Amino acid sequence: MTPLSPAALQFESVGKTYPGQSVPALSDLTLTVARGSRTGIIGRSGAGKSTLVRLISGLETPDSGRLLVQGQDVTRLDRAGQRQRQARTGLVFQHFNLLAQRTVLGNVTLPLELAGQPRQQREQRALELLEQVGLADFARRYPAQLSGGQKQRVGIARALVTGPDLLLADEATSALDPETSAGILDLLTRLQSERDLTLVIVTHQMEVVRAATTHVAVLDRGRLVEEGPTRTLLAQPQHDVTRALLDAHRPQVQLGAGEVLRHVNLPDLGAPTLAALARLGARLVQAEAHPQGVDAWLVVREDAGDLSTLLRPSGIWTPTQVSA
Ligand SMILES: Nc1ncnc2c1ncn2[C@@H]1O[C@H](COP(=O)(O)OP(=O)(O)OP(=O)(O)O)[C@@H](O)[C@H]1O
Repeated sequence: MTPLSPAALQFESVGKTYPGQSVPALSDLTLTVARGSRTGIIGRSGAGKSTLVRLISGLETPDSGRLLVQGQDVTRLDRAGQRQRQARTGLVFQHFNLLAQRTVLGNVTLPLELAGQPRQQREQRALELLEQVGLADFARRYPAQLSGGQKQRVGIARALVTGPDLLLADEATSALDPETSAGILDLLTRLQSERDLTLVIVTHQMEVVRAATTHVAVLDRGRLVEEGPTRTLLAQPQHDVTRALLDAHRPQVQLGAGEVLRHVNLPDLGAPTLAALARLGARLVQAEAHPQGVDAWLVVREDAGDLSTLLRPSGIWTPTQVSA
């Protein structure tokens, strides 16, 4: 047996240009995704996210550089090795990709059917998975009889039925309303920790990164622009693209003369925090709780200065002024 590599994914100077294109979809991408992490890959449209997913899932191969998946150079795998690798990579898609003419059970058993597993075994395994995603009673329904969130739960059960060590969720919540998205992200997070999976979440939405990841990499125009622990990156974004992604949910507020809108990460909305804001004359206009704290928008006086400097001495939190 080969020793376990600490990395689930290792991109080493990976380049990819599609045939007929002059601009690379990915350029010199070097990125390590730690085994057992929940890693977000975020970027605007055209950043190269789908290309990265296609490389990991074996649908495309790099033109240059190397990609190691669980320590194996995917470009050097023979066909059997590729099939094995694909069975150990679960994929969850934005539009669920369920087969309409098959029942829920039939959709979940499909990967095992293709692998030649006997009916009784595969149905038993699929029912266990459906139970884990909260759809035990839906096995005989058809996709058209399910809500979007339920369809995605079926997609997750199908992705896990072959027992993968890597789960790749590609814009898995982009087609869902915020509440349903939150439920799906909770489910992915729970399954990741219960099954000791490496979870890679590809998204263009910072709130998805915030809600479900421990690490994040930001791509732009095929290049990695920054990466790090989610908390640090949200608190101290270094790149304009990251700031723009963070600002995507900027609330529309009327600002008075001399007022500005600030985006900060607060630890909570407890009384000491609110009191500190009141002392600064800051008005809370939008707040959303997430595992990293509270994502908050404040209206403050233009001359309030750097909130992080002002708030740090209070000892209440390590405030992080995301952007002005
Ligand atoms: N099959 C293809 N043939 C030619 N060019 C492609 C192909 N797929 C993607 N591209 C190009 O590669 C670049 C990266 O695209 P990719 O789909 O990986 O980005 P993305 O971040 O997933 O974008 P989106 O969020 O819009 O899906 C883009 O310039 C795109 O036009």
